[in-house]
Amino acid sequence: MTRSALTTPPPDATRPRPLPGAPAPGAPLGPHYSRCFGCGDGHPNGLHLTALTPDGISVVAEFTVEETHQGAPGLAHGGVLAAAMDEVIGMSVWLFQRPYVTGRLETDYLAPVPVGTVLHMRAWCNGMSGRKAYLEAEGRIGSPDGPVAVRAAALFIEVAMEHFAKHGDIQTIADEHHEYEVNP
Ligand SMILES: CCCCCCCCCCCCCCCC(=O)SCCNC(=O)CCNC(=O)[C@H](O)C(C)(C)COP(=O)(O)OP(=O)(O)OC[C@H]1O[C@@H](n2cnc3c(N)ncnc32)[C@H](O)[C@@H]1OP(=O)(O)O
Repeated sequence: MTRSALTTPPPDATRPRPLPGAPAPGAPLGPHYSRCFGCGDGHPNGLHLTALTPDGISVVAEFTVEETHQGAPGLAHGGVLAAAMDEVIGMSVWLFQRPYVTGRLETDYLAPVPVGTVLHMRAWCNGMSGRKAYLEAEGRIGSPDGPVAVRAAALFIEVAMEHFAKHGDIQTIADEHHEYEVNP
């Protein structure tokens, strides 16, 4: 992965460990919000990522590239692939039971991704320091050990829950609050 200093953990960063109450290995991770573009099962034309955690500290997910995700004819749009990487990384940092938002996302595109591909994605945390989490993800074509098409490195910043109430839709947060308690 080609990454900048901003997404490289500092020497004093700590490695995350699974938290008590983390989803059981292999258990599916439900959407954190039903209308989320990345994972929401109620989004009419979102990415509909399906995910699980193998170990409580990383996430594997599948993204089926549909016609609505095209850039060039028959090929996934790079921005859509970046959104998928952002989402799977967001799912992985949510395992640490604190709210984070994307501060910076760097993406390498290594191979075109045709419509109809199932992109097998994996995201993990390379270190945490203060409010900052340093994360990485990859997307492989066709199978978990298929060729790597996309890699990403990210800096996520921890925020207070008030971030979502202040800048977002507080009524919807209240309506879906149970989701945040039981799902990553
Ligand atoms: C009840 C409701 C629940 C809802 C449940 C949600 C569940 C969780 C969703 C999971 C999956 C979502 C899907 C994927 C995740 C998204 O897509 S999140 C949406 C996209 N991201 C955003 O909207 C973030 C917009 N940016 C911001 O709000 C603010 O800039 C931030 C990131 C909160 C930082 O602002 P701040 O809190 O004022 O902090 P600030 O002092 O500026 O920065 C803190 C540190 O981070 C560094 N930093 C900040 N930004 C950057 C940057 N871009 N580059 C490098 N360094 C940076 C600063 O330099 C500073 O470093 P130090 O000086 O401490 O060394």
